[in-house]
Amino acid sequence: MEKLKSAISQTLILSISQSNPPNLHNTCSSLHEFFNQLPQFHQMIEDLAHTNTSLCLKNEESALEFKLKGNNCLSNGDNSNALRFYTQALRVAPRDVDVMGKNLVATLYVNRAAVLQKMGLFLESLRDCNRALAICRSYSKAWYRRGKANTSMQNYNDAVCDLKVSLCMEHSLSGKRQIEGEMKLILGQNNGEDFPPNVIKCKESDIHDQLQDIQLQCVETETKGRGMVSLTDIPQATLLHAEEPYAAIVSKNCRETHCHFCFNELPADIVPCSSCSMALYCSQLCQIRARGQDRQFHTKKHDIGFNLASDLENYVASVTKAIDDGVNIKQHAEHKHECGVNWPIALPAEIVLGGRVIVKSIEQNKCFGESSAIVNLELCHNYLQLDPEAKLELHISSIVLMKCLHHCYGSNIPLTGDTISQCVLLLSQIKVNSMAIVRMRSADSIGPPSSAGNNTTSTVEQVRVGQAIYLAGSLYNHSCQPNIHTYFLSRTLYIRAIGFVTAGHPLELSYGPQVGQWSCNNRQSSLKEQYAFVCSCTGCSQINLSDLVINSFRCTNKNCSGAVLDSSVADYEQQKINPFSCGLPLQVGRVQRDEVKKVASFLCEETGSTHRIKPGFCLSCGAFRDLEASNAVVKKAEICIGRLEGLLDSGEWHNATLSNALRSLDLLKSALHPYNKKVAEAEDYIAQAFCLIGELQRSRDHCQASIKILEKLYGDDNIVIGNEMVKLASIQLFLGEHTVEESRNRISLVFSRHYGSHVDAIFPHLQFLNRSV
Ligand SMILES: C[S@@+](CC[C@H](N)C(=O)[O-])C[C@H]1O[C@@H](n2cnc3c(N)ncnc32)[C@H](O)[C@@H]1O
Repeated sequence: MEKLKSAISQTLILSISQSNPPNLHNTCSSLHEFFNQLPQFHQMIEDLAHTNTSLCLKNEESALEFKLKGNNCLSNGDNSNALRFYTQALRVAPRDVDVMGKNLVATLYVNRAAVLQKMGLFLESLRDCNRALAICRSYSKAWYRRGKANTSMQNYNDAVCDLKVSLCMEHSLSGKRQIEGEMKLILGQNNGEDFPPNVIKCKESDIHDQLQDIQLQCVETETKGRGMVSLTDIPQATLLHAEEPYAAIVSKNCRETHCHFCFNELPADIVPCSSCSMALYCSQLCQIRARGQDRQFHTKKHDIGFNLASDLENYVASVTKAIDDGVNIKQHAEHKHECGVNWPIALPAEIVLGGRVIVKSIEQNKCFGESSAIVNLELCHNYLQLDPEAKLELHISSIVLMKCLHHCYGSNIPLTGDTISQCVLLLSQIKVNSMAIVRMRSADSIGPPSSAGNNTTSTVEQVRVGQAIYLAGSLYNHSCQPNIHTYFLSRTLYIRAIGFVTAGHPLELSYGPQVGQWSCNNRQSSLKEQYAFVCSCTGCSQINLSDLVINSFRCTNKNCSGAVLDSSVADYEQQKINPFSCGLPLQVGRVQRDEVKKVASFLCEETGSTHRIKPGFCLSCGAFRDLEASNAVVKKAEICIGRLEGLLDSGEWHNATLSNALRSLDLLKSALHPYNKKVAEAEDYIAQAFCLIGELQRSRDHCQASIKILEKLYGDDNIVIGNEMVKLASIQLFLGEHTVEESRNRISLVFSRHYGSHVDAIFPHLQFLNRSV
């Protein structure tokens, strides 16, 4: 890309930098014509779009090599590597290759089922057997392995049936003997009698949260374009929106760890794409949803060619019907066009997401018999606000993407100035409207063993697993103090009211930055950089406690709790004070007014003159603080705290580092305001360190100190406080303290406000907190 960019003339770069939506087709067409004359452009497209240069095609030879490695590991008892090699083999094995009279993929699934069985992963083993049977129903070994997995799960009836089917299909005498031996073992467990039918085998996830009948409306706002409001009052924690994505894609860093369709974590029995080696899925169902159904599945499986007794025939029919369920899914196969070419791996995820949107619209147009054109998603974009570099990047990416798609779809994707300019606008819509799909993960730091086991602090963190376009979800504006909360189960977006929202009040979620997380200037620049808009939410336009204290210094007057701001913060806070509001009370959130009075009483005075926030002077008593000297103290202390953070990451330990960090915490407290976020962070690192060395009481004290500050910054009911309380509760549990009950109640209050009855599905790993003291 860089080479292409450097070849473009300055005149063309200038006209692209001045381009706007109505004249985009001219600059797109000029750049396309220019690229068409460049041999390196054609070479690049050849590398990206032609299958003969593909790095992710199936390859029988590699599959056999991996299979051999897997077999060797299996016979040496190295199960985890055997599992890894069989999965690698499955990634590259072509679907239609037979080796020694057996389909290679089916054989690999059966081999992997054997490893999974040895690893105690019986359900996973059973699923691999089903996958082998979906390809070849008369595969005796697959029925045999299925029988073993069912035996281990105590599904004895099914196990006996599996083994009986296996016996009918087995040709070799030794094989028959092995199956009979296994059957005897099972029947011996019930004195030769049949087993009663199994009742419930698998517990389905139990989610009953209903969408409430709330009337929402899209309205035109004064400063933020369109936005969503409710026509009625909304009670706290109401679920008001659920939506499937128009298009979605897995994050690059999660390609090997998360399902490329539903974005859940990959299990041990990964299902690779049936026609390329790139995409991985958690199940056959997700694979089929993303890729479409392979015709081969329907051809081979009916020819069993064995005479089975009618009860066994019914059993085979019921098992294979269950395997087939969900196979005839009517859904656009979003990954199909990406199989076996390099561009989906090489281009950034949001460009590939753009490709998915274009292909979906082309397919839909075909269904409706319309002429092909790029869909207009009717989403907003900020093309005009983009800087020249971003406009140029969008031009180049659009031409490359359209050229790659044209390679696959021919005249359905015409390459003209018009279609390329539509692609540029689509990519700028994606930039502004796509949402990060996140999952909650628990990260545990484990300390030395105590009487109650290992000391563990459980922390909750977010992982960005995917990126998606939700058409209706895109109509919600951003606020740094949101009143609605978004989360995801599988690919579904859910939106819930955090607190009570009165009718007509805007419904706003956070695009990332929040009051309490960063100061106003940092939030503004992050939103500008990522979404190219200047935030006009209440958090950025009205005085709030958090923004006044998050980066502030303490007053030099010991009896004063006022905050001292440096110039970067003071400028932003000054902007919030409306210069025309002389004599009028400042707009301060009602709940926080008393708190603001404590740290900045001067701002709450109704003096009749414009307030001026002077950097270096206390906002309550006006005392001066030397910010240069204070900053030097803070920098020095931060180096020591940084060292402690590094040690926590590396897992190594030096007592001196913790003592230095404790001294640095005192230094920070002497210079910074008691609610400054740096103090909270230092308290948190020190709490983790004490937990690691088994000093749990001290760990608990520092954890509590950190939470107290965060409550001031975020507010008591913020989700961040819920996450921090998980840490505190895990320490209290290990200490056997009854105060854990209080923490548990707060966690449950905060989490149910944000996730309703989906809490257990979002945080399955937090069940341990319910343990009794
Ligand atoms: C996902 S869209 C939201 C819907 C959009 N307002 C519309 O008309 O389609 C994001 C865009 O809305 C506007 N927007 C959202 N939140 C805003 C805020 N807090 N301040 C200013 N503009 C905002 C910005 O133009 C931003 O690029």
